Amino acid sequence: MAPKELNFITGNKNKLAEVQAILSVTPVKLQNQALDLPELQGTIEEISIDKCNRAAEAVQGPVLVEDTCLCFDAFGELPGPYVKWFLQSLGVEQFHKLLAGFENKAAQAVCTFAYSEGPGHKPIIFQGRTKGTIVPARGPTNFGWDACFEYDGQTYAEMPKEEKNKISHRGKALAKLVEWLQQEV
Ligand SMILES: O=c1nc[nH]c2c1ncn2[C@H]1C[C@H](O)[C@@H](COP(=O)(O)OP(=O)(O)OP(=O)(O)O)O1
Ligand SMILES: [Mg+2]
Repeated sequence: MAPKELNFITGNKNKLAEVQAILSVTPVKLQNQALDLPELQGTIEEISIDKCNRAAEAVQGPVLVEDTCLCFDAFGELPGPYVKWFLQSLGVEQFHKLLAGFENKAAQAVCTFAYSEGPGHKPIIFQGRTKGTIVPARGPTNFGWDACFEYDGQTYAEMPKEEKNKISHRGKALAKLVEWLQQEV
């Protein structure tokens, strides 16, 4: 059964702001709890499902979680779910140097939402992907690797938020989530 309210478990304020903006034009009610959940190592789907199960256990109720990956074509999908730690160690200004030895700078931003009705229920997955290129940082550096991910001549960081949300990995994943919520009503 599709819910009328979603409890989005994330400690990332920028993610939350985008999700709130994208869902503001829908009837979906959004709540948030910031929990720092341990994240498994594995495939993108395994990580999201495990994160969702842990969140449902932690709050003992229905939850929505999201995991964002950045996959370099030249790296065979890595750093993928581990991008957070690469970004944290290198900083956004140095981030593009990861691909210095490669001609192929193509990357995919992958957003995976997982929804669970509660502990013991199987999570449902909604995924969105956007193809781009890794470039030296341009634009504000306040959200993750936004300044290094170029789409159609602009980095995510250079785009107005509405524009990013229309074409982003997160926007596409939320479109699938919203479609599911509407089908179930
Ligand atoms: O649209 C985005 N544009 C640029 N950077 C982004 C985006 N979305 C996530 N990010 C960054 C945050 C973190 O460095 C990594 C994902 O890690 P991820 O575990 O999904 O996020 P998190 O730990 O910050 O929040 P959460 O509490 O939901 O797990 O990529
Ligand atoms: Mg995380």
